[in-house]
Amino acid sequence: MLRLEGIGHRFGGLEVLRRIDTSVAAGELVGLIGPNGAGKTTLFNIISGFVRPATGRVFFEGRDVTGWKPNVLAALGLVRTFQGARVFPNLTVKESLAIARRPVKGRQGDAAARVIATAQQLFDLDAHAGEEAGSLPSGLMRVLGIAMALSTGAHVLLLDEPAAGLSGEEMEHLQEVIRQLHQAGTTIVVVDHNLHFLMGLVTRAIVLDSGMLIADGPPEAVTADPRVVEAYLGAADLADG
Ligand SMILES: Nc1ncnc2c1ncn2[C@@H]1O[C@H](COP(=O)(O)OP(=O)(O)OP(=O)(O)O)[C@@H](O)[C@H]1O
Repeated sequence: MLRLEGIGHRFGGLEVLRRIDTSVAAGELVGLIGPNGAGKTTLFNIISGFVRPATGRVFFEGRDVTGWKPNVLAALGLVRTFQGARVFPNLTVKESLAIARRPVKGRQGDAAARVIATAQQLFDLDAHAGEEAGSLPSGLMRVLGIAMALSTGAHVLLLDEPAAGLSGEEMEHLQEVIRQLHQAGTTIVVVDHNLHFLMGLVTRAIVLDSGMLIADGPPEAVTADPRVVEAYLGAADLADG
C-alpha cells in the first residue's frame, strides 16, 4: 500500500531522516514513534506530499508518488490529519458529518459510516448535533476531524497526534473509533507521543531516533528493545502522555 525507499532529508545542515526503508501493507494499523525531533512529522510530511524528500522514493499502491502534491494524493485516497483538530468551526456537528458521509468514488462509504456510528455511540454525538464544531469538547472535535478526513475518500489515513490533549476517557473512545476504522479496512499510520495510547492500539510499531529507523515490530517487542529504551531514556514527556 505504502513503500518508502531510501528516504533522506535535511533542513540546512541538519540531517533529519537517513535512508528510511519500510512499507505498510493494506489494512495495517501502524504506530510511528520516537523521541522529540526524531523526524516523525517530517516523514509524515514527505509521505503526504507536504515536503519533497531530498533523497529516496515514496510509492503508494505501487505508483511512484514522490513529490506529488497533497491534494493529488488525497484524491487518490492518501490523507493526513494534522496535530490538533481541523474542523470547519462554523459548521454544526450534523453538517460536518453530512460531509463525512458523502461518498467519494464510493470508496470510503463503509469506513465513514462505521466511524460515525461508533462516534455517535461513544461521544453521544446526537446530543451535540446542532452545536458548532468550533465549540465542541476536544475529543469530539478530534473524532469529527477524522470523520471529515474520511470524506476525502481516504483509504490510507496518517493520523498526527490524534490523542494530544484528550482526557483518559476521550482517549479510550478515540482508540475505539480508530479500531473500528481499521476493522472497516482503512490502512492507518498513527504518530502519537502517548505510548500508552498508541501501544494499546497498534499491531506494529516503527521507531525513529535521530532520523534513523531503529526498530520495527509488534509493540511488546519494540518497547523491550534495548535501542528503543535507550532512545527514550530521559525523554520524560514520552513516558505516558
Ligand atoms: N521546517 C524546518 N526547518 C528546519 N528544521 C526543521 C524543520 N522542521 C523540522 N525541523 C527539525 O528537524 C528535526 C525533526 O523534526 P520533526 O518535527 O520531523 O521531528 P518529530 O519526531 O516529529 O518531533 P516531535 O515529536 O517533537 O514532533 C528536528 O530537529 C526539527 O527541529
